[in-house]
Amino acid sequence: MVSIQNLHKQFGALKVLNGLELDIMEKGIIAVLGPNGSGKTTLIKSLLGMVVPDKGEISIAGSNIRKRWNYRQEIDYLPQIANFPGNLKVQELITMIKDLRGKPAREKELIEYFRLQPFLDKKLNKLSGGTQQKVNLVLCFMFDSQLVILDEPTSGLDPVALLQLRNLLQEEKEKGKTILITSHIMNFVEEVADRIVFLLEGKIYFDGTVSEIKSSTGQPDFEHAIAKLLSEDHV
Ligand SMILES: Nc1ncnc2c1ncn2[C@@H]1O[C@H](COP(=O)(O)OP(=O)(O)OP(=O)(O)O)[C@@H](O)[C@H]1O
Repeated sequence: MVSIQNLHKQFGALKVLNGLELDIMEKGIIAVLGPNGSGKTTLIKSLLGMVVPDKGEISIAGSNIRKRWNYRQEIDYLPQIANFPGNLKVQELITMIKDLRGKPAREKELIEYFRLQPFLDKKLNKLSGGTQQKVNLVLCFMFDSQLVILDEPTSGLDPVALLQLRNLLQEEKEKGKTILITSHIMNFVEEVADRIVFLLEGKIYFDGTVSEIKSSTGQPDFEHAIAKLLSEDHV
């Protein structure tokens, strides 16, 4: 599904991605983790063609993405910060995104799932952060693509909404999708992720399951295992 070879990206003097290699051939949920500033969003944006790498190759669904933009029609994406005009109403935004994408959408089902009916006539700038994030999740999932990329989907969600998101991810995974997520909420990652890809110093520093991370660090608790990966004797 996704194949990345020798990816490099530098912003000024700052080397963010430094020869990163990653293959994602399986269905399921893959969590891209790493400390703040480790390049998770840069990696995701490179996959989406929103950041142009200095060097390296990216293939999605078997084809190189270089100078080929229509592949993005087949990816559902939730950005870390979605900046839509605040005076748009929720329904107007959904209709606008549907018109832009020009594909069949299943927004009704998702509006119901996140109980967003009472907010459809409200302007975005009148919504709470969590409700805005639920709207963003509807926008992301409504096109039902096989590859889904979620940059911090947990942001702003209360415990009930987190549970809804977890169950939605499970359902989407069972449909056979490949779902890439980033999150700083470790117990959420531990519950949903089939595979952890840990970024450090511009490369994949660890690639394996939650239980492999725990056993390789000798930590029974996932959060501590991640902290151990970052500790001096491991870096
Ligand atoms: N367009 C840009 N211009 C200059 N620097 C950038 C740009 N985009 C990202 N960076 C820098 O690259 C580094 C990696 O940023 P990135 O957003 O990819 O990290 P991240 O792992 O997603 O971080 P976080 O966990 O905080 O979201 C940061 O130091 C950031 O300031």
